[in-house]
Amino acid sequence: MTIALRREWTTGRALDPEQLGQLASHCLKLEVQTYPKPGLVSHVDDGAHRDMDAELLCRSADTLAPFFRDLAAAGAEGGGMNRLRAIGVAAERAMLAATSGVNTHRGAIFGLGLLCAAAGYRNAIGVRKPLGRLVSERWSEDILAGPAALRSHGALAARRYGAGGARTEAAHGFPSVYDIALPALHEARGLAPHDQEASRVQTCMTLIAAVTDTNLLHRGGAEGLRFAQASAAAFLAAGGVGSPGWRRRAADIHRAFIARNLSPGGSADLLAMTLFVDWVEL
Ligand SMILES: CC(C)(COP(=O)(O)OP(=O)(O)OC[C@H]1O[C@@H](n2cnc3c(N)ncnc32)[C@H](O)[C@@H]1O)[C@@H](O)C(=O)NCCC(=O)NCCS
Ligand SMILES: Nc1ncnc2c1ncn2[C@@H]1O[C@H](COP(=O)(O)OP(=O)(O)OP(=O)(O)O)[C@@H](O)[C@H]1O
Repeated sequence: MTIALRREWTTGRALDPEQLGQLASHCLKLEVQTYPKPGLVSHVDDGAHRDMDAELLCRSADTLAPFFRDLAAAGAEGGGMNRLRAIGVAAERAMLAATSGVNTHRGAIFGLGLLCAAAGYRNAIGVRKPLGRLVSERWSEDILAGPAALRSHGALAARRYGAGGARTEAAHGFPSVYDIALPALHEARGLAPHDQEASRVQTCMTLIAAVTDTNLLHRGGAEGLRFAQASAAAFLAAGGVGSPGWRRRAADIHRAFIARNLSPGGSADLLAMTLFVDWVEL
């Protein structure tokens, strides 16, 4: 399918909550419009997923824009975690209603939602601190102390493998975005200056190689996570998107993930968050 993406974003100025909501939704669609991403849904195919496709993910992204806007507005008004959580829970409910119960963006609502709140707050108080630092300074204690689901896939992975998952990532100010993905995105733009999709593939592979993704643990256990990380690391070691034939090699890895039913949903979320942060902080 072809995904209609908005192009009118301007960088280097404070976006208002409405624009931040639209931008967050746009970044979710850009993530979908990236192929090959191992095991994940894209505009080309459904990866290792039987219950969702690009159209459903884009519908979900459209549904979420007003909730991201409300999170940005709540951040601008100095809202605490209880207020953010209420909006996040309402967003999850709207997502499930729009997708007939499919978890299209649960992790993304959480991470991008907190970054939207931080962006609203940052504009309101007029500082230029990184959004991740603001998330951790303002909300990390409440993120870690908040009510945790007993039976979610992330909670099971945390108990079985000691993985921190989405909460730990957010509480620490998104180190995977700032220390791993943003440098990879910027370097990749040098490797493939005229191919934005290639720079997103490189960023996604860099994240998969480094992140302890609870989706991979849930679907493939410790061996699945190890296989995924080693495959992505081998792609990067061979030159990533800077070497000829990279599309074929990335597509081979995509097929190997599908054969093992592996899907790195956490890395997909972090890719969308990286695109958002890159835009807002430029
Ligand atoms: C923290 C959340 C994600 C629930 O965590 P839990 O571990 O129980 O969830 P679950 O396993 O279902 O989802 C985790 C999702 O995070 C993503 N993820 C997986 N691993 C990682 C990782 N290492 N880093 C970042 N994201 C990851 C994946 O998309 C995964 O599907 C969240 O849904 C939540 O608590 N929501 C309540 C509302 C709230 O507090 N909102 C805050 C403001 S938006
Ligand atoms: N392009 C994408 N393809 C697949 N997952 C994605 C994509 N983008 C983001 N995700 C994230 O992956 C998560 C969904 O992953 P998945 O369907 O594997 O998990 P699940 O619903 O917990 O479990 P399962 O489907 O294995 O029963 C969502 O929370 C979403 O945020």
